[in-house]
Amino acid sequence: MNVGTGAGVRLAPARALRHARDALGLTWRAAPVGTAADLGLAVLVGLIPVLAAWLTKLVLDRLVTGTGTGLVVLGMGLAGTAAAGAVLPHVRKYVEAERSRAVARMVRRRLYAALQRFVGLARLENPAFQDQLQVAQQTGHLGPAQLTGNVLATVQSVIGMTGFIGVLLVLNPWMAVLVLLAALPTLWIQLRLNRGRAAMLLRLEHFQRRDLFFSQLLIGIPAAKEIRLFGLGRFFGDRMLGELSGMHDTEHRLDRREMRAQVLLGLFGAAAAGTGIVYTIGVASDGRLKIGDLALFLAAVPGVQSALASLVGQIGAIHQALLLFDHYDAVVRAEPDLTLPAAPRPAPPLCAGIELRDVWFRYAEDHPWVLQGVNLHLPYGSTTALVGLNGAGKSTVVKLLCRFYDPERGSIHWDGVDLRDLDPVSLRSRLGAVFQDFMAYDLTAAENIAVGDLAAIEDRSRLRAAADDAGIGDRLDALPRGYDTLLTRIFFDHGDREDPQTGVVLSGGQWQRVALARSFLRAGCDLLILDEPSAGLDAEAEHDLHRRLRRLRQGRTSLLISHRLNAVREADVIVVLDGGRVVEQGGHDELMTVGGDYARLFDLQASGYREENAGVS
Ligand SMILES: Nc1ncnc2c1ncn2[C@@H]1O[C@H](COP(=O)(O)OP(=O)(O)OP(=O)(O)O)[C@@H](O)[C@H]1O
Repeated sequence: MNVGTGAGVRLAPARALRHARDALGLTWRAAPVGTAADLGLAVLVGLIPVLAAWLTKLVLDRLVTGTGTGLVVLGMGLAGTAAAGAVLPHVRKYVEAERSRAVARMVRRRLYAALQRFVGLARLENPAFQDQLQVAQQTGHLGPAQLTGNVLATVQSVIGMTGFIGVLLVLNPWMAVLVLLAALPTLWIQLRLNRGRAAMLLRLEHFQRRDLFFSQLLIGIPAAKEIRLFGLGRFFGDRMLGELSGMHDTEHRLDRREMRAQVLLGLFGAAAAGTGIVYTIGVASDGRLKIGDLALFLAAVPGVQSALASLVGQIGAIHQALLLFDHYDAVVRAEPDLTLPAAPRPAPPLCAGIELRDVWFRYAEDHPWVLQGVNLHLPYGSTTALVGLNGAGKSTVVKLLCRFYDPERGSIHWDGVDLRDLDPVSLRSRLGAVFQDFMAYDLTAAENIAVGDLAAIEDRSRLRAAADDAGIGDRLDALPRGYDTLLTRIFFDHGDREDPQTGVVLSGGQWQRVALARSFLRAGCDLLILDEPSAGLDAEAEHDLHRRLRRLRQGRTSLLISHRLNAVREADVIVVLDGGRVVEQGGHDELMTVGGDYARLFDLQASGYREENAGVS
């Protein structure tokens, strides 16, 4: 498998060592028994060829010299090594697969636990971090598993190689030198090839991510409508194939280079080995070498060469595994994205209200200011409406209230305490919200509501009450499997196996009500934020929703955002944002009397309705 990395082809030795220690430690913790068993098997598998060659030598020597004693035992020993050689690699494969699965689970657990530390959104919205996260998510488990596998394979190769060289040293040191010399070109060429492969992985990264993007676009549901309507299939298909061709061209060039090098290497190795063999046969024919020694030499030459080639291959693979682990490590060790105090205070129940004091905010240093000195008071027990044109900064205020980001200047206070001093988890437990871009989860109806408060996941009566409050209870009751019906046609669960058609797709407005039900599960929360809660609702439903909201939120603090000004006219305070600044605030009648932006927009919408009515009558 080709894996893109972004770490560069070189890792500083200290960093590489730290990664190696961490990755091996992680493997050990994930599967101690499997790793120990694999190590034992690697040693055995490495010894088998040496043992077989040595036993063969003994058999041949005894046959030639006519001393037949112990031949049966040696024969049985040879049969035993053959059997072990046939069986052990399969056992290793199984142990290795088990270990890789255990490592994959632990790596995944650690990665997602690390993500929980990013309590804000800024880090996730950073494209470079997203790249790193994608690679870590796709390949994080490969690093430790691959590294451990390579280290064990290295142990196996080293044992095989030193075994053969040791045996040759005992017989004839010159033979050992000859075998090593014949293997040196292999070492040199393989190291060069490793470097080329690591560099290629970096070049492939660009193609791979874009290839994935286009293929997901073509098979996914989100873009399916536009692709069909605008006839984009060919356009995106060509782009995807372009990326794939780019990837294949890069691989092709390296494969060709590798093939040439390997052929040369093979020829050189054969020539060197052949020279050694001819020389050894000459020495043996002079009677200075026994026939068994000759056999041992003939086994040792390819044995050392292949062990060395495998060793160098493993070193390259270890390098690659460490590069992969670098991404995973960067994500797992990344600092929290919001500065948290050493001892954050739990958010107390809201008593006085929330206040934004001279809040300035932009999404990044090179972005324009989105909020410019916003002062805003959300008094306890009242409903505040936030209105303004597209891009005025309304949803940004919501995100700051949830502390997904911190203001760059100024501060936000919860009963006088800066949000930065509060524990974000405790703060969020006091908030209820429906976001403009709420999620439609491919889960059951019950689960889709329960995500608003997981404590209610088994409490059907609470889920039903929330659904009824959001005006979607009857619709959910009527689903094929009631609240257990999947709200998707993408998956089906075990209960649906007999009839996989029972998943249901809701309409946009119905989804909006499900999202509202989620927030109604937290009806008692200290601050309810509704960002365009009625955008997908018909006029009757919208009127009904606002009636319910008034009842549910009586005496509680709410922030309501809507472009339909008629829906917010009954709010206690209406705040008009323009270009990130508060330009007007007051009650509906007051703002209409002032005759500013709010009055102009309200009249514009009202005249639209009047014209429609006139057209109809
Ligand atoms: N995650 C983000 N990263 C960078 N810029 C952003 C991000 N979210 C919003 N913006 C920018 O901030 C500005 C204000 O956006 P915001 O969503 O707060 O406006 P809004 O008043 O809610 O608009 P709308 O009525 O269209 O929902 C816009 O110019 C937008 O491009």
